[in-house]
Amino acid sequence: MTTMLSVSNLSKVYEGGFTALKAVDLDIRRGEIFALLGPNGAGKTTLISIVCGLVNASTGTVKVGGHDIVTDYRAARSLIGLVPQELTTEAFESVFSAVSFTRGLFGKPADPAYIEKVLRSLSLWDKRNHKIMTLSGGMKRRLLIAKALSHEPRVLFLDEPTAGVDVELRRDMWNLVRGLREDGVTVILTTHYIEEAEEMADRIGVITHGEIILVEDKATLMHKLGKKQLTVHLHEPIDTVPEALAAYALERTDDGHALTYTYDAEREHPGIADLLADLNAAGVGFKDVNTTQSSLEDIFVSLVKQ
Ligand SMILES: Nc1ncnc2c1ncn2[C@@H]1O[C@H](COP(=O)(O)OP(=O)(O)OP(=O)(O)O)[C@@H](O)[C@H]1O
Repeated sequence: MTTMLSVSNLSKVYEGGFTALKAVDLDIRRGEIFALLGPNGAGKTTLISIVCGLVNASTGTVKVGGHDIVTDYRAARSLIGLVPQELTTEAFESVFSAVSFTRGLFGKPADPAYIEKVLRSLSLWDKRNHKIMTLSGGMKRRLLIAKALSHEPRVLFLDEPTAGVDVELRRDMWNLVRGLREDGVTVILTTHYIEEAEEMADRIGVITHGEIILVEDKATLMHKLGKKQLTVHLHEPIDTVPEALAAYALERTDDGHALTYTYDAEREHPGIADLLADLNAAGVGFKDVNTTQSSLEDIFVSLVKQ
């Protein structure tokens, strides 16, 4: 495993004294899709902005592909593509020339065939001669990605890539990101949409109040923290859970028509057979049962609450 991005002891105190990052350590592997998940104001954009050279760190170091982002700025920056949340400039420029121009800013020679490939992959080829100001919001988002890819970066940052985009663009983005990974590009996305992390990421980092509280393989995370729930639908509603069933810590639904039993899916004997037998013994008749597994969202909410 090679490390593509190495963040060490990174802190940011904004003017005015607000601490947005607190001694963050983070290593991102080459070719992985890493989702940085956190609530509003957690410090995600600050972290990305420091790595991309838009904000100065207060302490700590960042290396991209082995290049320090301060002492070896050009080499580090040329490896990075950033898809920001909003497009700000170039209203009168055409799509094709804006993307070609961005490539030039990184000192790369013109490569119209590559720009064409990028525009086609983002369904922007038909719009290549249109002025940016005439594009729809969704197309502007596509353009932001095209610009970020213009210089063939090896690390792509997507800051809240699908906030407010339609289903089609979201699907296109996910396909594009998967394609980039196949080409060995490292992708780091920030999101507060759990669904996005669940769908896309190989690994997940959770950040809150400027601290990374967890970094884990997605599969391991869901495996380790995933709880299962068994819901027992009753023949007759009950007012209270019988004392004999106290050990199961059952929760009664508001209308008393169902009982929920939460258990660890990893335990060999979650006690379901015992529970059903004990329900029978306590005279609680049931007509159906079903199980559900906690989603990444449940896991995230419980982590951030802690
Ligand atoms: N220039 C600044 N000066 C002072 N405080 C700032 C500045 N930029 C950001 N902050 C504060 O730093 C904290 C982290 O902001 P940041 O934008 O990094 O969070 P985020 O995780 O990206 O949030 P969101 O999901 O809302 O984009 C916030 O409390 C924010 O108000």
